[in-house]
Amino acid sequence: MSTALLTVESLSKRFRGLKAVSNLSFTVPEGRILALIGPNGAGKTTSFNLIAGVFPPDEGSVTLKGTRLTGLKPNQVCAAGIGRTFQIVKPFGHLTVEENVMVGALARERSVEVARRQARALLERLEMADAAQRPARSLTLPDRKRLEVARALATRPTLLLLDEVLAGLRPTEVDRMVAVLRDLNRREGITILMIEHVMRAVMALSDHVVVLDHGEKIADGTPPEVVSDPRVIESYLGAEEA
Ligand SMILES: Nc1ncnc2c1ncn2[C@@H]1O[C@H](COP(=O)(O)OP(=O)(O)OP(=O)(O)O)[C@@H](O)[C@H]1O
Repeated sequence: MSTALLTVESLSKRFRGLKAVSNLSFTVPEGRILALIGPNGAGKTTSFNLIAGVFPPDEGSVTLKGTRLTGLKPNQVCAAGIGRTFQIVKPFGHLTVEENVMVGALARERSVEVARRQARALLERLEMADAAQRPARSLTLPDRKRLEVARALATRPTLLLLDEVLAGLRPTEVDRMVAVLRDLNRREGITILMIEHVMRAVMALSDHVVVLDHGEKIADGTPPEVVSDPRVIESYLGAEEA
């Protein structure tokens, strides 16, 4: 049995005339991994932004463990327990890798030394300790992606939102990141909501998948259920293979 950690209810967002997200509802059970998939422009990142408080929804609500988040600012959503990564990775390039992670830790921690220790432990965890003193701008793409995850984790989230952290990685790097995410989920109980196009990883990691198309939810089920759903094949998977 699992209780809902995140509940998204009837969320809608329009940009001028365009319905980016339309009447979207789903729940993320505590301790689980849920993937949000769908073609480009389906409304996935907009959904993340609505959850993370980047902009308010036109309609609907977001609650985390029963606490209503709708209308809160991003820093307040972070304080409530949601950490996120961005699709376009944007570390503070002039700061070191360790300092970048400290920025996340200082969202909760006043002591710089404690924040530094937390950052080091996280970098160790993500197998990036060797790069700790390098400027973030010198990192390769896979390392930047891992730094994004470390920065988000440093805010000590109960729910981690991952926006395409596997995009652009080679298969071996994907496998490495999948192992890290699985470990965070299984060993530390971090609940994960991830936007992902790499279907191999979606199949390997997620307990549940929500499929969006044109802002609407078109399927919601286990990975095997959604990949055999004719609507999903037609709108997304078929197109991906083409
Ligand atoms: N700030 C904005 N202003 C106007 N239109 C926007 C804005 N953000 C997103 N849109 C539009 O809303 C729709 C949904 O975009 P969104 O980025 O949420 O899709 P997505 O599923 O994340 O796509 P991708 O897989 O390409 O990242 C698109 O048509 C997009 O052009």
